[in-house]
Amino acid sequence: MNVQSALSGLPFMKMHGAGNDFVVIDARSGDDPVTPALARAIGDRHRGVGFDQLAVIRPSESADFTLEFWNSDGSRAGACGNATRCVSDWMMGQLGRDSLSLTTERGTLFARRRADGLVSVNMGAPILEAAGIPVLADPMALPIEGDPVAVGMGNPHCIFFVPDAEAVDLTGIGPRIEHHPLFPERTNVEFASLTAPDHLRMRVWERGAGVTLACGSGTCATAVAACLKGLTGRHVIVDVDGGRLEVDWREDGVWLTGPTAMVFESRLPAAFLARAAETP
Ligand SMILES: N[C@@H](CCC[C@H](N)C(=O)O)C(=O)O
Repeated sequence: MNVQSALSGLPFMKMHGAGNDFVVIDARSGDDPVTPALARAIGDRHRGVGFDQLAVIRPSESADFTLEFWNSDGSRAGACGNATRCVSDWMMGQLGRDSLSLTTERGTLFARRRADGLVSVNMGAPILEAAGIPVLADPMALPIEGDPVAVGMGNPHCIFFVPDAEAVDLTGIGPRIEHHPLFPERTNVEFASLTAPDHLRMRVWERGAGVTLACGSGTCATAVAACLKGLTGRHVIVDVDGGRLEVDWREDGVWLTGPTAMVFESRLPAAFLARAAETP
């Protein structure tokens, strides 16, 4: 923590995209306070602010900014579609533009605001090879009960197609699949049902965060899996617990579109940061 943070606290923003909620720290000034312990402390819904993911904005030499993601258990994530949309929306407002580029662990991504106000991001091409996901079996024929499919979007996803996603015991099955030995880096877990042509209902157990109301990369992975299984075309509407998202799997990548919201801006006081620094 630098002197300014110690004196005045650490500024942050709270945002959400279809109920997937984020704390966002703008670290472009060079301040770099985030550690696994601080991420866990801020993510604590009782003693902290609470979030599904923490997104840290950093400077970029090749794009408008760089984003780094942390889960509420203090682990890092390579992709977060909804936080990318939320931060891009805010950044487009700051820059007075309707499109921008950013870099993440995946490389350069592009975001734009549509005429209807929804925000889209190109999440890049899906990763369909076992080593890239990573998963230790054929991604389209996993030896797991329920015949799930694995797809990577810069982070791993294991997708089950079920008759009724509403009826799935997310907290019972989710953690078992998250920690399944076939996924060496753990996995996000999605359950989806086809509710109409090119229309899915999806619920999610996120790696490092548990049940969330939406997951952008998971929505993209689910739409790609549905298309590969011949259940849908390449443009799919996905209803998640927190709202509606749209996926368009194009030649240039998988576009994710949906709502974004700024909730509030505040500061973490120095005493909170000091307590977090003392916590292992
Ligand atoms: N909510 C996110 C996904 C966040 C990362 C995930 N939990 C992981 O560990 O890979 C999204 O909108 O994509």
